Amino acid sequence: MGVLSGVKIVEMVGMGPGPFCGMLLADLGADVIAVERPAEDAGGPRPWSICSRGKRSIVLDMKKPGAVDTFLDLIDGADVLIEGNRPGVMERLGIGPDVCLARRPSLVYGRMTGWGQYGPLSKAAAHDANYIALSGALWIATQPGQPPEAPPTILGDIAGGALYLTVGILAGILRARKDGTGQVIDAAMVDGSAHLLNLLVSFLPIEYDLSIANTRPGALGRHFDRTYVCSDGEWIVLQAMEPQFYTELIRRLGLDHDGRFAENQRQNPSVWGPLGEELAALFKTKTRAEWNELLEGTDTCFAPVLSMPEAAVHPHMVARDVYRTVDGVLQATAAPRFSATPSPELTSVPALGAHTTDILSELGHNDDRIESLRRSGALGSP
Ligand SMILES: CC(=O)SCCNC(=O)CCNC(=O)[C@H](O)C(C)(C)COP(=O)(O)OP(=O)(O)OC[C@H]1O[C@@H](n2cnc3c(N)ncnc32)[C@H](O)[C@@H]1OP(=O)(O)O
Repeated sequence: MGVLSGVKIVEMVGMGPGPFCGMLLADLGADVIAVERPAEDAGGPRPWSICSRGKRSIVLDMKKPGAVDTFLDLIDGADVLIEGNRPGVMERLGIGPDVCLARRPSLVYGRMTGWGQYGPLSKAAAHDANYIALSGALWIATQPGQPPEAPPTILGDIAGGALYLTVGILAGILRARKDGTGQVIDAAMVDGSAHLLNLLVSFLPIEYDLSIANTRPGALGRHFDRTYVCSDGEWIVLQAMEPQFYTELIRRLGLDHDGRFAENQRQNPSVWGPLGEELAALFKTKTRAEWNELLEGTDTCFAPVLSMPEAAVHPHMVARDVYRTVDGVLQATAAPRFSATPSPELTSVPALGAHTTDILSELGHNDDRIESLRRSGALGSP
């Protein structure tokens, strides 16, 4: 079931974006086998992870006898490998691209890192915020007088990382199915998060000079393109950037007779600060629900700023079935939507190694071989 039904993916479970990419592909119906480290190596029992949903879990300690051979048996039947280790780790384990592609020439070998497979920083430890700082994306996410801050993981790990790896994998599968060509995909968060800036940069020459230090898009403080706090301490956001939407916003706020808010003043940076202060005072006079009542669903480019639990019960999100609670954990359902091949229903996250024996049997391992792997410790502690 699902548009990727029949696509076989082996995921060497790492941190963050790799597992997210695996989840996305499993959401779309791919058969994703998660190769996990034994619990004792991975620092104790695996935390509950939404990113494991829809996958099958096998434990393989790659440093124990027999594990590499078993891993390569998995690769023999795979369309895709996902890994997110530091560059060089897979090669040291004996399962680098040369070995895997020699074994399976059509394999799409997806490598997820922050800095990329090469470059002076490629071997250094880092996380999401470090990568987006270097790419220029964090600089963009700065409000006037505030420290640079982006929502954790969303811009680097996911948008700049996992989603670009996913696109690369899908493109790689298309190519492999055309003529059998497999290849390595080097998906780096520095590349992806820089690429994400292209839309914004294409707007910028109208209003900004990127060469000017401290000129940040967020620092513009346009009164029609920012957040405001309401009387109950909750927030709303406006982004009424086009003349017709700006005019509608000002009309609905009852300010259309005040020439200072006139549409022809919209592109005048000298009024943005003072008008923003006036709107800030205005929005503090009603609750978020009251502003919602007035503005939601109109052409004013308005939305309330919701927490995840609030978003889950918003009528629009409910109508689209965006959030579900599975095993007591609120999580977003699969995206995007397919008309002919809907994504599989969400299921419980498998226990660590829950499918180890089934997967080994599918590979043709007989009981003796499975027992020998168990004795060597390759399958983790019993
Ligand atoms: C919130 C976020 O930002 S998540 C994004 C974090 N960044 C990335 O994912 C970028 C790419 N990854 C990395 O740079 C690194 O993996 C880091 C910095 C995240 C973590 O660094 P480390 O914990 O030192 O892990 P690293 O990838 O170097 O090595 C993993 C080790 O686990 C071992 N390992 C991995 N899977 C297995 C397995 N199934 N069985 C046995 N050993 C395993 C590897 O062999 C390696 O051991 P080695 O160092 O002896 O060669």
